[in-house]
Amino acid sequence: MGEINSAYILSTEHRPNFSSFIKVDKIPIIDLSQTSQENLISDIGKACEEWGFFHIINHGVSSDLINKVANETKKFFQLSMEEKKKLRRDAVNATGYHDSEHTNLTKDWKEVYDCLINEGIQYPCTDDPNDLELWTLKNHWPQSLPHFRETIAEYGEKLEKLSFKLLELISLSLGLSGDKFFDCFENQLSLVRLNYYPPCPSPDLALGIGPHKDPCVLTIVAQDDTGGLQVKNNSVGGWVPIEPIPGALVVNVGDVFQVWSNDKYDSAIHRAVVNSQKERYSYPFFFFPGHDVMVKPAEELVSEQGLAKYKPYNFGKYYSNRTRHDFNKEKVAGKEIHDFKISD
Ligand SMILES: O=C(O)CCC(=O)C(=O)O
Ligand SMILES: [Fe+2]
Repeated sequence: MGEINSAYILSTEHRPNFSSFIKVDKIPIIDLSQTSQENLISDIGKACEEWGFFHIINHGVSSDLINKVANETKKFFQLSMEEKKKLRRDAVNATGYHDSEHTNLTKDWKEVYDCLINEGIQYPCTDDPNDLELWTLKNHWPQSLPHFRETIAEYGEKLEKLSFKLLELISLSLGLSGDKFFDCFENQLSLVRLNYYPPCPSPDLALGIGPHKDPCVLTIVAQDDTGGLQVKNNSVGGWVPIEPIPGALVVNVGDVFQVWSNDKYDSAIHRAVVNSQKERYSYPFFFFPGHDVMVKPAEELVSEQGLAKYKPYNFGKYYSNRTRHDFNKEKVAGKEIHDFKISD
């Protein structure tokens, strides 16, 4: 076992136990090209209900584009630390390079690069409800990689389109109209993230990213063939690896959909383990609403179920609180959707 910096070392109960992973072949694979729209909607609804995670195939994002993203990502993370740090994230602009992300106050074994698909979008300066001032957000582009920007922008554009398709299908699976939430994306804060997980000498002591739920509406992830992403599933009793399938993308339900669905769908807890042999790359797209959106359970589902399970929250204020405190590595209230839960 090698030596790693103590900032990465998890407390005993949070360490991944490699002998306890539960291999199942049940993570649903949804073929988006299937002819029956009815079957497609019902398969997606079942996958959201049972796992909150599924693979998609025939999704329309070419392997050629994903290979180009992979090449640019590799080149990006190979830049000198001096160059990467010039593109560093700060407390306001949660975009750019970052190598000290923490989940649950322990450092993640990874480097990341984030960029907004809509550069110039606005976002609250603070989480104070009385402070109405907005920042204009910008990306940090590496000047020394001539094809990086256009490649990542093209990837963002394709995944945004696919996200709208999934949004429509998931809404229909809840019995809502397909375009029910489309307006929420006028000022969308959606992000492309590039994740680089270097080989780790002690993969049993650290995690690439610790257990978390995604705060967005939904996430789509392209991953390389290394493996490491896992979902927690209580009905099978533990951590289930999401094995990479060549050409497939992974989709997971985010916190906003959990609230919109009034808990019919769960934003599943997931994490990424690392290994001592091989680096891993993944390329998530986080589909976020605009800062001005009030997130609350869909009224159709509230009337059906007889009660709303969440208090409404302003997405921009919530996200600003979360980003600032994550940056400062502070644990505070109002960072998780359970903080808005109405106890039943
Ligand atoms: O690396 C992955 O496969 C997923 C990473 C992830 O969960 C995240 O960045 O939120
Ligand atoms: Fe995630």
